[in-house]
Amino acid sequence: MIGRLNHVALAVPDLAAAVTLYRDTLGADVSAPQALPEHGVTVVFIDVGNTKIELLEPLGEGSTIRPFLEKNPSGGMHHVCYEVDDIIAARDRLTASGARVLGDGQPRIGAHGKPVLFLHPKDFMGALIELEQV
Ligand SMILES: CC[C@@H](C(=O)O)C(=O)SCCNC(=O)CCNC(=O)[C@H](O)C(C)(C)COP(=O)(O)OP(=O)(O)OC[C@H]1O[C@@H](n2cnc3c(N)ncnc32)[C@H](O)[C@@H]1OP(=O)(O)O
Ligand SMILES: [Co+2]
Repeated sequence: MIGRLNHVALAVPDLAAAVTLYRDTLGADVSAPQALPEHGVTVVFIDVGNTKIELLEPLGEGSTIRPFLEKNPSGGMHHVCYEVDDIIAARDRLTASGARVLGDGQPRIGAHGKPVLFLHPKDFMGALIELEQV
């Protein structure tokens, strides 16, 4: 059911500092920041050839990544995103197998303009999973 690794997301406390580190120290090509208030984050993407790195900074008081950064103040690996062909079929299959789909279970439009869903980290060995329909 899952396909390619679309991105690995890192939550960071200071996006500008993270961009400087990736661009100037690691020599990466970093996209312009994109504010996504409906997801409570500001993001940049870094194309590393075989996948992308997503850097996430909290946006707004209710941002879902604030509790993560409280537990990991210097930042850390937040989620992995796998591509799926049919996100509704994937959701229904996962729900039937007992996995918890986060939120109201309805896909939302993610940073790439495509539908995304999240799966509870406790159901996947401690790793938060995002699914993106491609
Ligand atoms: C930009 C759009 C999009 C894209 O297109 O790429 C994005 O990537 S948006 C990214 C941000 N959005 C989300 O993460 C949405 C889904 N996330 C959530 O709903 C919540 O973050 C969460 C996963 C339910 C966690 O919320 P929290 O308030 O921290 O809940 P709990 O305190 O109940 O945590 C339960 C348990 O899970 C541990 N945890 C939390 N986050 C992670 C994580 N990222 N990876 C692994 N584990 C995580 C948390 O520590 C708790 O564990 P215990 O302490 O052992 O109880
Ligand atoms: Co993501």
